[in-house]
Amino acid sequence: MPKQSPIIAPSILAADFARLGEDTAAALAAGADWVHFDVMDNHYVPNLTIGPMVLASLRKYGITAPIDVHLMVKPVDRIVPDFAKAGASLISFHPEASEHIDRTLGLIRESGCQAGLVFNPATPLDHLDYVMDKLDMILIMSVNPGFGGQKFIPGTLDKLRQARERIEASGRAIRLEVDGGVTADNIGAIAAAGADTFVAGSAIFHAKDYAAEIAAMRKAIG
Ligand SMILES: O=C(CO)[C@@H](O)[C@H](O)COP(=O)(O)O
Repeated sequence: MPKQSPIIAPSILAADFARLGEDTAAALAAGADWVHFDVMDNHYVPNLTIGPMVLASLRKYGITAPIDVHLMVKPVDRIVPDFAKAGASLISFHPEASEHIDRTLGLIRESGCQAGLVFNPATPLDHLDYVMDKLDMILIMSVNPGFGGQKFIPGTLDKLRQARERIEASGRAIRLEVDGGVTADNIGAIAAAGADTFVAGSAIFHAKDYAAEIAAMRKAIG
């Protein structure tokens, strides 16, 4: 299965929440492909962010690009239908946060969304063993979840290679996403390790020129 075309997904955690619609639209106009939507519950992770109502507002504002929802919440299942109704395209969750991983993946797909499983830096990939056929994306965290603006953990590169091998062996078109500390300086090495979907918050939203930053990332991906 050849690697899929690169996707750049700005994490709106680093956007200006007072003008979220405008800032999200600006990142897309600057060349981003998806919107990465970080949901934190002050329980599974020690931070509190945004939920389905904010996602619905982005859709109402006119954001039509795929919205990639990263759930850092526990429990997972009861919030899935609300995100699907609000307009999520893809919903990912952490195996530690779900009592029944297979059931949660089924619930996401039945709700009409694509499904992803997220791996923290110290979470082994073994959770993939019996669910590859139900996955549209694997998300490898390159920082511990909860906050933007952290430094990329270098050991992630090895984990990306291992995840890429599993995807190749499955023969399925599963995206391999990376999230945390991604910049134009390290994105080349991250792509070489096997990622095809790149989340970047601070690097894009804290840049003076979003388009220049995204272009630099695409150039480094090659
Ligand atoms: O999910 C998370 C953090 O938990 C990420 O999406 C970060 O928000 C990425 O931000 P940067 O490291 O790119 O600033």
